[in-house]
Amino acid sequence: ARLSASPGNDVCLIEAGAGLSARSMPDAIRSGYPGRAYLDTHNIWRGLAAVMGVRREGEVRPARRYEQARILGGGSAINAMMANRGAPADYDEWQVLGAEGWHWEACLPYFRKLERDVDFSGELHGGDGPLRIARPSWERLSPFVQAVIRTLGESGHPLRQDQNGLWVDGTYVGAVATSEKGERIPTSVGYLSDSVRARPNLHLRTDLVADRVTFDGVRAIGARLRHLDGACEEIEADRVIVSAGAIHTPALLMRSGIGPAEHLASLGIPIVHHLPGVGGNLMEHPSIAVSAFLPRAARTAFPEGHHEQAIVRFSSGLPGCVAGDMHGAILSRSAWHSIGYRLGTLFFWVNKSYSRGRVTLKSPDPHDEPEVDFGMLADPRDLERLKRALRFGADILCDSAMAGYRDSVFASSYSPRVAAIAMPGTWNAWRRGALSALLDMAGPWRGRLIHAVVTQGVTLDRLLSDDAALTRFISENVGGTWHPSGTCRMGQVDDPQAVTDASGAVHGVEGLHVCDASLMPSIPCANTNVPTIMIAERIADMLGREDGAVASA
Ligand SMILES: Cc1cc2nc3c(=O)[nH]c(=O)nc-3n(C[C@H](O)[C@H](O)[C@H](O)COP(=O)(O)OP(=O)(O)OC[C@H]3O[C@@H](n4cnc5c(N)ncnc54)[C@H](O)[C@@H]3O)c2cc1C
Repeated sequence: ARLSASPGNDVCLIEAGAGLSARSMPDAIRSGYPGRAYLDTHNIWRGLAAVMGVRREGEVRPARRYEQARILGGGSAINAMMANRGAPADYDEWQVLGAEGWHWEACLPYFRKLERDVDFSGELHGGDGPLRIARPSWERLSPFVQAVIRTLGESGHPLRQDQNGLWVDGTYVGAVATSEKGERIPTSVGYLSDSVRARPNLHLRTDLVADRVTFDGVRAIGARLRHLDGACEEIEADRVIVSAGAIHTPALLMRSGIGPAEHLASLGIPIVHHLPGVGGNLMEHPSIAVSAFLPRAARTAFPEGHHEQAIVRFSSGLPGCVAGDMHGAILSRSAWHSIGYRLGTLFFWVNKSYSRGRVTLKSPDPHDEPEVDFGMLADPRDLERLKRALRFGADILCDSAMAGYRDSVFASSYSPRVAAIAMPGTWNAWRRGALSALLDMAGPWRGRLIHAVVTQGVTLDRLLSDDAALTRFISENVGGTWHPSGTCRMGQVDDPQAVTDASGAVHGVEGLHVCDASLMPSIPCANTNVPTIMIAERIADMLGREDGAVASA
């Protein structure tokens, strides 16, 4: 949208997934409740899997399904719509890590440019960007969420106003990107409006997989594309911009001959330029949760409304960790189905994580998903902080102030089992319905039922009283937050792990840019959609000063 605003550019956008527009948006994507869109396998890369926890010596930890969008608009079309920026210090850190000119003062104008915040104005906020940002009113919050907010307030985490205001710890009603009607606004709608789509110099091409970037020597000259029926097509361009996300961008670069030479050679890929950092520095926010069965009176009155209604930002105080390094999302419901409706959750993640993983190729075939190993918890600070978060969550939900708003409390995570139960289907629907009815009726037996069926023998008491059991539980159940980032990070040309310069131009070649979450040198203390859009706004601005044809995957 931004690049085609300049008539001198001719922009071709290539997307592997289906097209999406305001008119064609299916209900599951449009809905203000976002918990269905990412389960629909039409919207995601079906074969993608990732290893979450650390592989200890000799241990084979299986990869599990990892949802990444495959649809026009990418993650913004399936994500949870939380809209926050992170700490100013996150962006100052990027400059320290070698991304020259990236610091908070330089990023703020682009955070303002992308948003239309309807609740707050002033020097921190924008009023006319494509992304409408709002917070639910107190009345829309579920009784459970309201009770958690009050309990947090009494425990030293006061309710504050603006999650995207001054960076301070506290509890916030969540900032969410939705339309006036409370519906999703993917970037393919907010940015690619009807008038933008009508531009003669913008060509949207969907259901086309970018196989590799083509080169003349070290100059990118276009891309080889694969149609769904396997047919190949080559397009030419003066400039190629890869925006395939932090998993698929490094994979595409490696297939194109840009990456660690030894790895590419082992797969028989001709090397265009040796860049050892491609696929490295893989970051995520490791997560764990504490859930509670909700008495009827604590359940949301707006089951089709947004569920991630509030957040708590807090500081672990662990040596070597920054302020506001922890995040807890306060969920009015925990999944789209009847069991999820009966569960409230505190979903914690390490907002400033220090573990790093890697993306590598399994083969040069674009239909083979890359190998993704997050190496989560490899840094002991990440494990320790998740342990503390689980204890904190248990304290809050078990607090006497929560009486009447929660029944049995238990540790939880988005495990492969939980994901499997959430899949649509008749057998699953029957099982979920039967269990929900049982849970409602179980009365004094509910705790035992949850213990037997939901947590499969893990009790909260055991985790809280036995540190080894807690460590094991978190190591085995740590999940992600769908915030992969950092795998083509910006940095100085003499930094062997840097992949691009500060404008996203790939080191060592010409005419090739990256523009997505891969560029982040370190992970911000925020969900990553708004920070990624900020990056895109800024890089579009940098590129907009140059003329020429542009191809963008
Ligand atoms: C389930 C889920 C929930 C999330 N919740 C939130 C949230 O609440 N708030 C938030 O801020 N962030 C959230 N995120 C994260 C956020 O959506 C991402 O940080 C953001 O979308 C990253 O943007 P990106 O451009 O880097 O990559 P993506 O959004 O992944 O876009 C990459 C696009 O490139 C396409 N592509 C990939 N490979 C190829 C290829 N070879 N050829 C052609 N096209 C290709 C993909 O199909 C995709 O459309 C969530 C993400 C997910 C998946």
